Amino acid sequence: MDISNILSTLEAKHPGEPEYIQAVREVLISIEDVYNQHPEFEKAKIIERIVEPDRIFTFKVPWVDDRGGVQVNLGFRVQFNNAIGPYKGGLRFHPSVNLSIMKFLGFEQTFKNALTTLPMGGAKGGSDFNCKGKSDAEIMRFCQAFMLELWRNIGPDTDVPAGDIGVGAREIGYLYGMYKKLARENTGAFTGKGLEFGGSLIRPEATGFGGLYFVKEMLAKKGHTLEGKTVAISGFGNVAWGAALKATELGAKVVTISGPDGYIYDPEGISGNKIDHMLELRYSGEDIVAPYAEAFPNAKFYANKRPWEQIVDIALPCATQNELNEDDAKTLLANNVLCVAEISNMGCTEEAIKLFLNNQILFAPGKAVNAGGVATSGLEMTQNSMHYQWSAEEVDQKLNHIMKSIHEQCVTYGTDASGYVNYVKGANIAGFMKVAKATISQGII
Ligand SMILES: NC(=O)c1ccc[n+]([C@@H]2O[C@H](COP(=O)([O-])OP(=O)(O)OC[C@H]3O[C@@H](n4cnc5c(N)ncnc54)[C@H](O)[C@@H]3O)[C@@H](O)[C@H]2O)c1
Repeated sequence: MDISNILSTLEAKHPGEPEYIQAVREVLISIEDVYNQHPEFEKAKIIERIVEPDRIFTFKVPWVDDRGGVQVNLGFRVQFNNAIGPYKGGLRFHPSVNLSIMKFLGFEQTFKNALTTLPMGGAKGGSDFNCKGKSDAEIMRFCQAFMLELWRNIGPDTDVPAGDIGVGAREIGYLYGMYKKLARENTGAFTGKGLEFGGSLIRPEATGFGGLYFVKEMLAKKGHTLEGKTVAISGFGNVAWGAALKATELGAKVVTISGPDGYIYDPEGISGNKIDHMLELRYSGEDIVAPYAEAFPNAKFYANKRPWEQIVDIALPCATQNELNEDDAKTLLANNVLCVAEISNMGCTEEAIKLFLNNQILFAPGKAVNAGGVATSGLEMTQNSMHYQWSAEEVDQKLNHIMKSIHEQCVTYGTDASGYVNYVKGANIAGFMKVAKATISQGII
């Protein structure tokens, strides 16, 4: 495999898509050795077929704001790969959303979903809609306008969207409500639904919970536990919330959360009613974390800074892509960080990851660590098709089992001769092998 040739061809075909190219490069570097041992992959042009999405929908979303003004946003759905199951992946509403970000997320989702052991293909979608400062009525009108266009292209056995940044339980409710009205069916065409209408218990917490189950496995392999460890979390959204809850439950102390305005350091630990306060901040729609320090005066707010400058045992990016860079990695390493696990997608830059791997610390990528979210979405799909609901304990147990299995796959494919587990390589190879084999079995389509 000639990686630089593949990447330069891709860059020429898709100029101005750096996140997508970054995601493809990372996977190709990891799988190169394994790929070269399988001439049948090259013969079937597996790489060329896997790096391009199956299809992309882009559409305009016109809607009316509370003042009667007409607004126009862009909508996307990238159906990346359905070799192993229906397209599956979240919707992101954020001003930074563009085609490159949608494609990088859809590409990553394909391998992540393969790792979950469940039959799900990869997709991603969203809009450059800015939720910040919007009224509830505006959010509803936007979601309805978005779905008016998207509904024809999704369905319980074709493509099943879910939430992501800016799309939580409220937005899923509005999106699914409109879908149901237009499609005249009440099927599990969305996951992350409310508990009253087909949602799965534990789904809201699943990404953060699963992330911590994975971290627990990583630590156990080195003879550590979460008990008494200090944890830096970024973000204060859905994922950060679930991660903070489970980290605290497993005996660790979460000392930071963050937002686009800066970060909070709370030496007493962010637990109990403080975690509830995070939720309130998120639902305020203001997207700032500073008010936490007013509510809890022992905490300190650091404006325009990132939490990675604090001395902690474990760092968990939970906000957005490339939120931990090379300088942050150097600081964490200088402070003897034990484990860094991305719960956000592409939380660390390529340079930061290189540093973590070269220093052989425990580091794991988002596609393995945060796969518990989509895995539980898969469990929601199963419950919907059975017209049944499992108890929270049943779902949590299945989630824990899936995270252990993902960890085992990473160890199997990522352990080098010295015994160091390169989780990036392990996750990429395990996900790739499954998608590649399924693609070959189904012929040239
Ligand atoms: N929700 C899920 O089930 C799920 C599953 C897998 C992966 N993820 C990933 O986890 C991450 C967080 O998702 P979420 O569902 O918690 O979203 P969310 O909207 O609930 O929270 C996002 C958080 O990130 C912060 N943030 C966003 N952009 C930022 C920026 N530029 N600088 C600083 N902070 C910023 C926001 O303030 C917010 O606290 C994303 O990378 C998402 O793709 C989410």
